[in-house]
Amino acid sequence: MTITHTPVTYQQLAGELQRLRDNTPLVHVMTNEVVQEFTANVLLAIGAAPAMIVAEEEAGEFAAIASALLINVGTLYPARLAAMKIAAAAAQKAGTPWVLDPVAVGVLSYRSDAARELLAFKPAAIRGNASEILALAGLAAGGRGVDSTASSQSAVKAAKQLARDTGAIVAVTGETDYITDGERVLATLWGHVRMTRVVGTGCALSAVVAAFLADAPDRLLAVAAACGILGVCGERAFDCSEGTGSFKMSFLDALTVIAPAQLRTAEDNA
Ligand SMILES: Nc1ncnc2c1ncn2[C@@H]1O[C@H](COP(=O)(O)OP(=O)(O)OP(=O)(O)O)[C@@H](O)[C@H]1O
Ligand SMILES: Cc1ncsc1CCO
Ligand SMILES: [Mg+2]
Repeated sequence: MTITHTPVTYQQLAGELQRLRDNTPLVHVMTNEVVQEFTANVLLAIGAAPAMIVAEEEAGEFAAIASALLINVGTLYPARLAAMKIAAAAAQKAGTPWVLDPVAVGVLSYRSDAARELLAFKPAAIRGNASEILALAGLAAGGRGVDSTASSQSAVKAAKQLARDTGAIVAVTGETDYITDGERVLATLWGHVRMTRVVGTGCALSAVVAAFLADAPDRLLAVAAACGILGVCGERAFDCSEGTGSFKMSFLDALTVIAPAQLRTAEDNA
């Protein structure tokens, strides 16, 4: 099936990266135990300020004052879900944009039900791999643990439907990342398969999506820029590393040194 989509340009990445660095958004992160430190370091490297506030007693208060919120259901359990619902409700009330990362939705029913319940609090964006987006849209159950068993291209229709049903921007990631508001589809062609061999690149991307959504004048572009910039940095990190250990370090380095001025002079060949 051919998909009508618009490639994101380096100029657009540059503009969005400049906006993020000018704002240094405060990102409230409620994510899984596996990726906490990596996610915080990715946010710091790109130019945001992370805070992992997870207690039921604090999550609502912080969601209301943060610039953006990430909710990732990767290691979900009842107390964590209760805190996430409080945070999502507070974010909705305060107008804080929040992102849902539906890790392994479609594989396990507890988290699949939980993710659907969280949708009631109106996320500004949903970022997942193809299996997760297909499942959340109610079209197919798939995935192998936290990994996708489908291509991102095969989930674009589901992403558009999910965006229309929820009002969220939906990003489905993979070899190409597709970002949609239900009508328009942007695509980012950057990235490297090595990114799937280091745990948490997708989870960290969802946190970066939240960072770009803070005070964003164009939410579709903001989400696409997050995907594009991490893809560019994944390619650069691959070129500077040997295996997955040095890739992870090179990826953080690439996020630190990537600069709007240098993106502006890059050539689009899409
Ligand atoms: N085959 C591929 N080629 C290039 N880039 C890829 C490929 N697969 C994934 N990526 C990139 O890797 C990043 C993570 O996307 P992915 O779809 O693997 O998320 P995920 O499955 O949720 O990851 P995780 O749960 O491990 O955090 C994105 O930036 C995406 O563009
Ligand atoms: C490996 C893993 N298990 C639960 S969450 C997570 C991080 C990648 O999604
Ligand atoms: Mg994931």
